[in-house]
Amino acid sequence: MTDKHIGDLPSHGAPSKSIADLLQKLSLGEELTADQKKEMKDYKFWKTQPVPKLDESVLTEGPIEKDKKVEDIPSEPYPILSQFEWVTLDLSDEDDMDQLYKLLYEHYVEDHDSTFRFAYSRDFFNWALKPPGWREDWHVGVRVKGTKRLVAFISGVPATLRVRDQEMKAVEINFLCVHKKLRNKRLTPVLIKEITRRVNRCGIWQALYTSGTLLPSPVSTCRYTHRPLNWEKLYDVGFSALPEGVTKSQMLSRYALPSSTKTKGLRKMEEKDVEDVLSLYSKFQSRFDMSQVFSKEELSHWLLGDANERSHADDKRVVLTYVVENDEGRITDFVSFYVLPFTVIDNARHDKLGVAYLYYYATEEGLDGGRFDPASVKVVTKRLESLISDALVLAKNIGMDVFNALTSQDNVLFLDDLKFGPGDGFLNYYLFNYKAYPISGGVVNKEYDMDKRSGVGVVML
Ligand SMILES: CCCCCCCCCCCCCC(=O)SCCNC(=O)CCNC(=O)[C@H](O)C(C)(C)COP(=O)(O)OP(=O)(O)OC[C@H]1O[C@@H](n2cnc3c(N)ncnc32)[C@H](O)[C@@H]1OP(=O)(O)O
Repeated sequence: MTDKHIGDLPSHGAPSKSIADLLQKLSLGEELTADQKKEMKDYKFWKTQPVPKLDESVLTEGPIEKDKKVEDIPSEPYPILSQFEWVTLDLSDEDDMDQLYKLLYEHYVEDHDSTFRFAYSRDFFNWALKPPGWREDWHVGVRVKGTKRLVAFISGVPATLRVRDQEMKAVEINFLCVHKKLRNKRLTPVLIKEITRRVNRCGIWQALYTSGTLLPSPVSTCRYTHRPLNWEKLYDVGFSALPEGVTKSQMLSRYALPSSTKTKGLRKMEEKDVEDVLSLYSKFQSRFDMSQVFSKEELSHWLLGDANERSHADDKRVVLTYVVENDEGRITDFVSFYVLPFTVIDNARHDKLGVAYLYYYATEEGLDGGRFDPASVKVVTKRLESLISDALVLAKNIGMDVFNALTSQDNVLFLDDLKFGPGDGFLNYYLFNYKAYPISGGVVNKEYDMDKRSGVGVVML
């Protein structure tokens, strides 16, 4: 790694190398060294796909393959080696759900020393994989024929994307995973071709996906940042070290948070708020180059979850959303985060670590002056600082130990002030079968890009 200690901020006493490492793994972020960088010709699979070449300068935006027709897409699954078979997972079936859980639990994160694992839950999968319009045949698995054991998975969910002024029906691809024993056997291209076929059969030709791995060719790259909420616990489990010359109590006071929120009128979002939140969301997101266009049903799903999710106590939820209602009863702001804890293995004191991820937010304050008007920037910054610091308090109060955010949306406006430390991990955003001019990821030369900020509005799980 070129900049191995980028996650250390000894001068601030911010996250140590080990927590940066941990969180990088959690986010699947990856930093490439020069000798890891492949050339386009070496991407044996990706060079055959409708994606921009590495370093290609995009001259016009739009689809790469334009004239594809559903009737030309094979109706039969893509051929697979004879010892394997395709399976469509039925997530309402306990067995299928357990197999997916097990595959991702054991194989999704590269964890060489087995100290932690994603603690995925049924609720998380139901939220992430069953938004309005979801299709079972986009939950694609590969099984060993003989044993019926699930050894690979890829999923897609429907989404309407906007890239600058173009809206498109698309899918978001996620949870690609191949069993560790079957790595480097070219199963990934087969999974991607099969899900492409299944999506194309529905007349959808574009996709959005993210990865820490460098592939041809990112439309944007954001950086991960991490805000310790419970520094002592992170320290206890060995993920956070004490920077030289700093005492434990200095670290504790650095990351101390008030016990209650301070924004007047802040409350949990309810179904009755959906319309107001949608209009605020849409207005706020229109400022970004790439965002997801939500219907009311989609917004309700992504911010409130399904009926089962809504019945849970706060500390059992996978997504939490809060609104600010002013004295006239108008919704002026909202903020949300989702929760994906992980299991700590072989630690005497703790077996779970709570990890929250900043999700969508918006404020109506400072929106009218334009995104880069200095006076408006000041107003938005101030408002977001108090909104997001309330989110930190809320997350801490339901047992979260660390709060992650990317440099996307308007996050760089508040990251430093709210004591998020930059991590080692970077996340690349990719569009399939669509060329777009580069979109700012909120970082230049690894530093926060305070001038351009990020054009990425969409948040991928
Ligand atoms: C219109 C509809 C379109 C729908 C499809 C849109 C595209 C969706 C694309 C998928 C979006 C997924 C979004 C997420 O979920 S990103 C999360 C990915 N998952 C993990 O990191 C979990 C742990 N890792 C694994 O399970 C395996 O290492 C994976 C499965 C990642 C690779 O397994 P393995 O190491 O055994 O490799 P192989 O021998 O089978 O195959 C080698 C080929 O695969 C290319 N490769 C490696 N990693 C990735 C990657 N993350 N995205 C795309 N391609 C990747 C690689 O460059 C090479 O191609 P080429 O270099 O020769 O060209």
